Order: sequence, then structure tokens, then C-alpha cells
Amino acid sequence: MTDYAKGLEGVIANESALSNVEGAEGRLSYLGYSIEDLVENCSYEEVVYLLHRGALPTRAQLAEVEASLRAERSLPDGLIDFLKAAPKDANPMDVTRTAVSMLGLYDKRATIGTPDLEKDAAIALSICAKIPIIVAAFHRFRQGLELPAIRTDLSEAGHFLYLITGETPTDVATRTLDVALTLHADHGMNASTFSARVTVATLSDMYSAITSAIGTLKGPLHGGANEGVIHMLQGIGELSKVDDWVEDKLTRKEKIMGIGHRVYKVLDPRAPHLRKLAVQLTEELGEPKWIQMSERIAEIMRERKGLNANVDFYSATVYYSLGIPTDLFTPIFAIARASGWTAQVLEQLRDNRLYRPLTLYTGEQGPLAITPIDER
Ligand SMILES: CC(=O)SCCNC(=O)CCNC(=O)[C@H](O)C(C)(C)COP(=O)(O)OP(=O)(O)OC[C@H]1O[C@@H](n2cnc3c(N)ncnc32)[C@H](O)[C@@H]1OP(=O)(O)O
Ligand SMILES: O=C([O-])CC(=O)C(=O)O
Repeated sequence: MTDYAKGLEGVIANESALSNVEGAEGRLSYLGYSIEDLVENCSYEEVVYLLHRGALPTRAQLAEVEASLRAERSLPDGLIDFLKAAPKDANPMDVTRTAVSMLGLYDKRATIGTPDLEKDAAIALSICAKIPIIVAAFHRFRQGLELPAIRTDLSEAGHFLYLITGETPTDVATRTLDVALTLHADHGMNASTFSARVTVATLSDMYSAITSAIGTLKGPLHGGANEGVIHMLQGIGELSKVDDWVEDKLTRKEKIMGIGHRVYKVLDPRAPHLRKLAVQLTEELGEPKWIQMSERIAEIMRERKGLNANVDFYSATVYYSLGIPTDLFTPIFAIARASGWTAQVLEQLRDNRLYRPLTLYTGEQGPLAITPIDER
């Protein structure tokens, strides 16, 4: 049998100057800036600018990008109607995917086959600003509540927390979510980014690309794992049950959510930042058991399988500690990754080529004779 890369493992499909995922070393940087330095020194809005424009903003440029994002905090009436009418028990990722697709219906700039980078950059920023509004609006409407009045004095992180709760968030909560958004912003040729690039490479449009990406992020092997982690911790219930639970999973050859990574062969460099936040927040909440259970699971998986925690492992506990409902965890990933997806789509359009890999055909060689339908 001809060799091939199942799941495209190890295959380089394009060039990118955006994020550098160094799997052997466990390092991640955006445009050459380490995520450590970025979370320490920059806001998520600065990271959005960095990914979209290729350099850190000056104060004036930051003010401009913040104003542009805040000016886009509205949704077309038809989309609001959809969000009100959507089934209350719908998965928020399904709603978000459908809503982003609908956004394209209302944007006359989104045309087929005519990339225009300035226009696409404006659409990119608008999508980043509108996804949080979509997620928050659906969350409010499904509870029979109205969306609180849009504010322009809050950051992206702060405004999202305000919209879902109706209350101005604390500085700690805002800063925590801001760090999480930065850590999730971009990550090389992950599955959802690849989807986005494949879609736009046909010269489809930005909304179609981001719709593809959201559908791809949803799966539990990718962004959906953060929700899987909290369900897992709640299902196990207490520290004393962790060892038996993990043993049982391994015996049945089932995956442990939040563990393992295609590229990182050591600890995912985003995990320690989220772990630190999770430790602080669970202590403040008086619920240290979640982090204690997580630590034990991570320890067993390292020892038994040589596998490490990924970004989804601790983000789940961070969001839980902020009081965010579990089914909004993956939409928050989408909110953050929208910056990377859109930047990668713009990069794809700057040097486009259709993606069209081959498949190793394993079917009948034929040609088979067609048996008349009544004789089959
Ligand atoms: C943001 C993100 O997308 S980060 C990833 C989020 N996803 C998860 O956390 C889900 C759990 N993890 C996984 O399913 C995988 O580790 C993935 C999907 C992330 C990477 O998958 P791949 O690179 O395709 O590795 P693959 O699934 O082939 O696993 C390789 C081996 O490690 C094992 N393995 C990998 N991850 C896990 C896990 N989480 N739990 C148990 N075993 C695991 C597999 O069973 C397999 O073992 P085997 O060789 O004995 O059969
Ligand atoms: O890179 C990957 O395969 C998955 C991942 O960690 C991410 O998208 O953040």
C-alpha cells in the first residue's frame, strides 16, 4: 500500500507568518511574540490588531481598532429574530454557526470570487465583534431575557461578560477572560483554521469560511473538548474516584478530554497560564476539588500514556469558575479564534491556491457489470 499521511499528520499545506506552534519545545508565538509576553503585556484587542495587521498597534491604532470593534456591536434585525426563534435547547455552537452564516446574507460586501483585502479586513473585524453578541444574545433569549443595552465603554472580554450576566464584570473576571481570549486566538493549521482556509481558497467568502470553521471547532476532538472536560470532572465527582475512573477509561480505550495533542509532544504552552488562573479562581470560589481532580488526571495520563494536558483541559475550570454556563465554553473558544480564523483567511487570500489533496482509492477496481435492478 502506498504511504500516506492519515489525518494529514506532518503534512505542510501552506505558509503562514501568523502563529508558530513549536510542538517539540512546547512553544507558541504570534508574529514572533511569545504568548507569555503577550498575556503579560497586551490586551486581546492588541492581539487582534497584531494578527490582522501584522504588527503591534500604536496607541492611536489601538484606539482605532477598539472603536471599530465597538462600532460593530449590533446585529441585523433578521438575525435577532432568528436568535429569538431558535429552539431554546439548541446547542449554542449550532446557533452561532447558523448565525454567522446568516450574517453573510445581510452583508452586501460578501461576494463570490472577488477578494478585496481592505473590504475583507473590515469584514474580518466585524465578524470578530459580532460573534460575542450572537452568543450572548442567544444565551439571554433562551432564558426569556432581553439583551442588555450595548455599551461601548467595555473591552471585548468585559463586554461579553456584561452581556451574558447583565452586570458590569469585575476587573479580575475581565482580565481572566482577556487572557483566555489571547491564548486561544490563533494556532497554526488546526482543524478549524484549515477548514476556513479550504473554504475561502475556492474564492468563496469570509462568512462561508468562518461558518465552516465554527462547524469544525464544535467537535469534541477539537474545541468541544473544553465542555467535555467539565462534564468529565462533574461526572467523576470527587478526587478519590479519579484513579478508578481513568483506569476504566483507559481499559475501554476511550479518550480523556483535554489530554493529548497532534503537534505538542510536551505540555501545551497555553495550559500553564490557564492552570494558574484555574488554581486562583477555584480557591476563591472555595471549590479547589476541580483543580485537584484535574491535576491527578493529568498526572496519571503523563505517567501511563506519556500524554499531556492541552489548552482545553484548564480553560474549562477557568470558565466554570467565572460562572459561565458549560455550553458557552466552546462558543467562547470561537469568539477568541475568530481573530485567528479571519487573519488566516486574509493571509490565504493574499497568496491563494485551491486545496485539493488526493485520496488513496481502496474500492473495487472494476469496471463492474451493472446487474439490472430487479435482479440485484
Ligand atoms: C484545541 C484543541 O483542539 S486541543 C485538542 C482537544 N481535544 C481533546 O482534548 C480530545 C482528546 N484528545 C484526543 O482525542 C487526541 O489527543 C487528539 C485528537 C487531540 C490528537 O489526536 P491524534 O494526534 O490523531 O492522536 P490519536 O488520536 O491517533 O492518538 C494517539 C494515541 O494516543 C492515545 N490518545 C490520544 N489522546 C488521548 C486521550 N485524550 N485519552 C486517551 N488516549 C489518548 C490514542 O488512544 C492513541 O493510542 P494508541 O496508539 O495506543 O492507539
Ligand atoms: O492545533 C490544534 O490541532 C488544536 C489546537 O490546539 C488549537 O486549535 O488551538
